[in-house]
Amino acid sequence: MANQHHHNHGQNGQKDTQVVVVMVPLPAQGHLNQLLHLSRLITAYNIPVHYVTPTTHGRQVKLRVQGWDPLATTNIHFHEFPIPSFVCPPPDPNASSPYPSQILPSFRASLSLREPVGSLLRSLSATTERVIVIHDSLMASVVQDVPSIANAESYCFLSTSAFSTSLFSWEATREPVSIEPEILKESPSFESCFVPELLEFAVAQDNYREFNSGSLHNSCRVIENHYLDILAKKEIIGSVKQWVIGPFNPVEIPKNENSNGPQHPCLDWLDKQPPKSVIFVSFGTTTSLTDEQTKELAIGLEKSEQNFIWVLRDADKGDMSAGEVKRSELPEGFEERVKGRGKVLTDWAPQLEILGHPSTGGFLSHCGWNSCLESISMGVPMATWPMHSDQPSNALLITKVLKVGLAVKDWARRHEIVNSLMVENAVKRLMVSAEGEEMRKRAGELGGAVRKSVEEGGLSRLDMDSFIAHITR
Ligand SMILES: O=c1ccn([C@@H]2O[C@H](COP(=O)(O)OP(=O)(O)O[C@H]3O[C@H](CO)[C@@H](O)[C@H](O)[C@H]3O)[C@@H](O)[C@H]2O)c(=O)[nH]1
Repeated sequence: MANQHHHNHGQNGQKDTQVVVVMVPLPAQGHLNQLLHLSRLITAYNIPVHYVTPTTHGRQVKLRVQGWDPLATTNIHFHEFPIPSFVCPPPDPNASSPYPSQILPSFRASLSLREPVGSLLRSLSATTERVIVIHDSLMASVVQDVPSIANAESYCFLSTSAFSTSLFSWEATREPVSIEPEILKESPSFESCFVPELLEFAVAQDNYREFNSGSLHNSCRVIENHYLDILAKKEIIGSVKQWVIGPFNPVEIPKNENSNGPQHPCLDWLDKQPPKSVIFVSFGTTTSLTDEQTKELAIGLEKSEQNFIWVLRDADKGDMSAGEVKRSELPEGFEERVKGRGKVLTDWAPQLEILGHPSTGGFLSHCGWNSCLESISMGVPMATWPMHSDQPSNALLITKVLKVGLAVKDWARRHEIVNSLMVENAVKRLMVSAEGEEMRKRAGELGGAVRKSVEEGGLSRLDMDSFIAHITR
């Protein structure tokens, strides 16, 4: 094979070590994105990466990634395999649970990747000295054939914060844990965050974790050292070794080097705004607001009189190639009234670039882990509005532990609509109050420390070096 890694130990004619990495992400944007960014970091060590997706998800993930161009990276090999057809309903903003249940059939269908992934691993193992598999914790059964391949080993990727994993694990066991009582008191209950179908899916995948040789975290000791230690000590993650090597996303975005063409018009607009004057509003890829909620948010943004970029999209469907879905209606005349100071985007927004732009001063977010890491690495404070899953605990990490954000609404009030006044107040507090200024300062400092941690000699980089040394040993 042309692209294999040759790591010459260089002593006494020892044999070269050839290592390849195979990535098996869960096919949902928030998960695909993280392992694609990690692929880039690994190829920087001159190790080829094979990145596996269902055919239905392959194209989007490459188009959507930001800060670098996966198509210009020769050492990442994309494998797209067909999976059985699955039902693909549109997201339902009025569903009883905000969890995006419409994507669950695609998760189940993706488990059939076991076969093509098995063949890929066997063919790589015949031509390579060692095959390293990195799989999402929710895709463990897909790589269950690893133990039958002598020169293959697998590592489990945890897609969310150690903080949130620690809280959920504490809830399950109620064992004494070194987390402050005030935090435990506010800890969101598992049952309020997840739907039973996802739980069932996750528990089934847990049965395949025993084959893992270690765990990888997209996190950073600067952000949540204490909670990473809790996971390691309690062996909640169920494996001997863990490496903390995030954030995976680029922390510096070279201007004008976006090889995907001219920059997004909203970045041109940002270029003309005063420093830190714009609040970015976005809810990731798994949230659809009801029409009523959309209206309250719009009025709140209008009344706040702050500059904003608002990404108004519905959640992804199970089949990402199935096209965009319907969007909610804005109040009449809204875009005209906020003209010049507010932008509403309905297509894919360049979130990482927006957060990295000097005119951006705040982020109203649902607190998906990608969004938290991106905001923290760019030094942007947050207004937290969690919707489901790990988001309520991530919001707690942002507001109560790191103190780089404030809550738009508390999880206890999750069933209530967020009215325009709550939006207006949160936006003003974050953007134009002394309290918000304080958070922006802290976020700036934390961002600086996080960016340092991925530079040479930094904590995350050292752990990354150590992981690479381990797999090429
Ligand atoms: O118009 C858009 C919309 C989203 N994004 C990006 O899409 C990703 C969204 O990821 P995230 O913020 O983690 O949110 P979700 O899409 O909701 O992610 C799911 O996966 C995460 C990782 O497990 C979990 O933390 C979340 O709770 C779960 O909903 C981020 O990289 C954003 O930058 C854009 O670039 N442009």
